[in-house]
Amino acid sequence: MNRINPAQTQAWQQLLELAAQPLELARLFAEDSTRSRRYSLGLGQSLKLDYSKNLIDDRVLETLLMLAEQTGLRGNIESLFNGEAINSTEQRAVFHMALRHRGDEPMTLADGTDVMPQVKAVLGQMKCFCEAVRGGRWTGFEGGAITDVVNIGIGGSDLGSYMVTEALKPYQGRVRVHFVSNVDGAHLTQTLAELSPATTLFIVASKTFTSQETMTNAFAAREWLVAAAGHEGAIAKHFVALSTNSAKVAEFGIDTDNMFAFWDWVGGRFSLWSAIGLPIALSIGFERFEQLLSGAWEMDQHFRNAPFEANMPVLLALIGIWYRNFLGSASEAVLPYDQGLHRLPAYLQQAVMESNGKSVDRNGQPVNYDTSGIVWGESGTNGQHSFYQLIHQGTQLIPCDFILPAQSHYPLGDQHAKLMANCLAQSRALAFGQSEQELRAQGELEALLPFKMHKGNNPSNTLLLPKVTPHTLGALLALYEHKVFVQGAIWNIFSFDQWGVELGKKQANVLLPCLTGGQDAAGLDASTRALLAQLKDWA
Ligand SMILES: O=P(O)(O)OC[C@H]1O[C@](O)(CO)[C@@H](O)[C@@H]1O
Repeated sequence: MNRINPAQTQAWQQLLELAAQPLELARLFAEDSTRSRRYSLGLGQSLKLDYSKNLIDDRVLETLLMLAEQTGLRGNIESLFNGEAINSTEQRAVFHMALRHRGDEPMTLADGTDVMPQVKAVLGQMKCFCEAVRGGRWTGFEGGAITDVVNIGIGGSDLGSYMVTEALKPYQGRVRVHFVSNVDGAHLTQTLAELSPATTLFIVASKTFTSQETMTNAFAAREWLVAAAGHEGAIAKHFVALSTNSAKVAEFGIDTDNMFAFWDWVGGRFSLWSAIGLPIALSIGFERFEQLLSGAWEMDQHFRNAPFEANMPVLLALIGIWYRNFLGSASEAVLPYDQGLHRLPAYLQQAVMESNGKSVDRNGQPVNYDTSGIVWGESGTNGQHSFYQLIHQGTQLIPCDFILPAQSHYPLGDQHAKLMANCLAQSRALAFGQSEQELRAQGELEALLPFKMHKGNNPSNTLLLPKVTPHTLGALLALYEHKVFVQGAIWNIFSFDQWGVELGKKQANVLLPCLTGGQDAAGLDASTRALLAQLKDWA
């Protein structure tokens, strides 16, 4: 990987100069009738990106593309696809593209290992398992078919498969899939309250098989099952594991024949394409799971081969960098106009912020520029009636990604037309606003003009999909994954570790005995001691 400080490139300096010359969307559109055509891009019949409503012109775009070249992005993409150990602090490759590789060619790590035989073997295992469970041949301790699957996992072992299962609910088969992640007992208790132990299958999804939340919930689920079955022999029929850690899986009591493996070159937040995607396959069927992989693969090909000026992940990443590092935006909103995608913002929060929320560069030096901003969002028109006011007329620059399918899975009257009209209206209003003259022409009261005036010039991307299908969703998710990669590469940070979250995990283990046992809190800070005392008092 190149280790170039982006702020020391010539392009960076030029972008700083360009940022001092504000651009106005209304003028840019008025002056260039070809803008919408030139600033849009398609990925076959899967996706269309319109990036014309961004505060960019050809000079900005060219300079951003120069930044990509001058920071060595080309070489970094090759290192990624060549299976080099670009997750340097953990000495691991970042090779989740192999999981969705649909061609016959090998996918080789830098040490020469072709990972495809093992990838295909696990896919084969997942296929057989899905067919057995979905076909009713995998039975519970009373001999009945499985009706419900509970995925117990957290972070990357939950967010992706939960989000996709929700998005693809229209394809759901006979088996219902539930997700339990939080260590808050409410999550497991409320989920199990609806279920019958004899027909419930648990998936314990954990790359490390050590996450406190997952293991705590898994042990509680095991107790619930064994109490109902009356014997531990039932575990084999009701628990499977998705993990890289077979020793820990066996220690828990799950037969390793019922373990679906993945590998250390699959990062947690990029793992839905691996065995971690088993709940997705159980919900929608293995064939459709493969279609999800194909969609992501289509995006992988595009990312690796398209020139930067026509490369969707590269363009989205560069435009994001423009706002973050040069126009001062602190956050970006993801706004899917599709109810099924309601967990997409939460999923992207991990993908983006756990990856690029870093302040030390790849040389171990503090960065002297901003890295990831905050990602947030909400689906459909719900956000409009909540936080959009701030995007429209607040004091911050908040670039938005609107995501809109042309067809709905639920053709109810004119509801989808209304949803689409709202989406397009928002990006239009944000971009072009409403001037005082327009308001006056509408007969608005003079006194209200300052409040109703909408300056516009709020940027957005619009991503259209024909429909949210396994294939188009796969392409969309891979688009964001590669955007994250490009931004991390240009910011010269390691995007594939997450050391910051480790400290909190350690501290939780220190504090637990202060709450559950007689552990003395004397060595802790005064605030934590006082909070502990109050909690104990109220317990
Ligand atoms: O799959 P595991 O090992 O339980 O880890 C869960 C999550 O915990 C993290 O390590 C940190 O929160 C994530 O990166 C990961 O997705």
